[in-house]
Amino acid sequence: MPGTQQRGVTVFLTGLSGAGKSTIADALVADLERDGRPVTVLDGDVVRTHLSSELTFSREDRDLNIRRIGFVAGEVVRHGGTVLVAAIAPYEAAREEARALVEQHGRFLLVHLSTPLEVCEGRDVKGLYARARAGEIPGFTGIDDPYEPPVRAELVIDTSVTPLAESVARIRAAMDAATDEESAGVA
Ligand SMILES: Nc1ncnc2c1ncn2[C@@H]1O[C@H](COP(=O)(O)OS(=O)(=O)O)[C@@H](OP(=O)(O)O)[C@H]1O
Ligand SMILES: Nc1ncnc2c1ncn2[C@@H]1O[C@H](COP(=O)(O)OP(=O)(O)O)[C@@H](O)[C@H]1O
Repeated sequence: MPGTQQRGVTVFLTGLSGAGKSTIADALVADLERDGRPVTVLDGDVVRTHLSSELTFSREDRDLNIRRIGFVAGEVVRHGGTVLVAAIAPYEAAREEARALVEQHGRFLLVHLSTPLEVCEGRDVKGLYARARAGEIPGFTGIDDPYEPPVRAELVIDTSVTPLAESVARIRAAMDAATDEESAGVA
C-alpha cells in the first residue's frame, strides 16, 4: 500500500582488513533473517569480484568502488530494503559521499570497527599483512596506505574488546531505534 512502506536502511561497516567486518556482517545477516528480514550484503571482496573487478587499490579506484557501493545501497534503500556494507572504505570523503547517496532515500548508519592495527595484523586472517610487510602488496591499508578514522560514525566498535554477540546487539539496537523514531514521527 503506498505510503506505508518501511523506510530502508544501510548499515555501513568500515575498518581495517581483519577488523571484523565480514564476521559481524555474517552474524547480523543471520540475526536479521531469523526475524524474517531479508538483507542485501555488499561485501568489499564480493563487490570487487562482480562489480568492481577492474579496479585497483589506488585512492581513485577505492573512491570509485565506494561510490558504486553507495549507489547500489541507495537504490535498494529507495525501495525500503535493508543493506549491509562491509568495506574498508579508508577515505572520509568517499564514505560521506556514500552516506549522501543513501540518505536521499532512507537511513544510513556508519559503524566504525576501530580494532587496532596490531590486533588486525595479529589475526592476519588471509595472510595479507605478512605479504604486505614483505613488500609483496604495496599500498596495503594500515601498512603503507592510509585509513582515515570516521569523523561522525553512529557506532564505534573495537572487536578486540567487544564480543561478537554484543556487536550484533548494538547494531540491531541502532537499527531498531531508527525504526522506532520513524513510527513516532521523530525522523
Ligand atoms: N592494498 C590493499 N589494501 C587493502 N586491502 C586489500 C589490498 N589488496 C587486497 N586487499 C583485499 O581487498 C579487500 C578490501 O577491499 P575493499 O573493496 O573493502 O577496499 S576499499 O574499500 O575499496 O578500500 C580486503 O578484504 P578484507 O580483509 O575483508 O578487508 C583485502 O582482502
Ligand atoms: N569479537 C570479535 N568480533 C569479530 N571478529 C572477531 C572477534 N574476535 C575475533 N574475531 C576474528 O577476527 C577475524 C576478523 O576477520 P574478518 O571478519 O574477515 O575481518 P574483515 O572482514 O574486517 O577483514 C575473524 O577471524 C574473526 O573470527
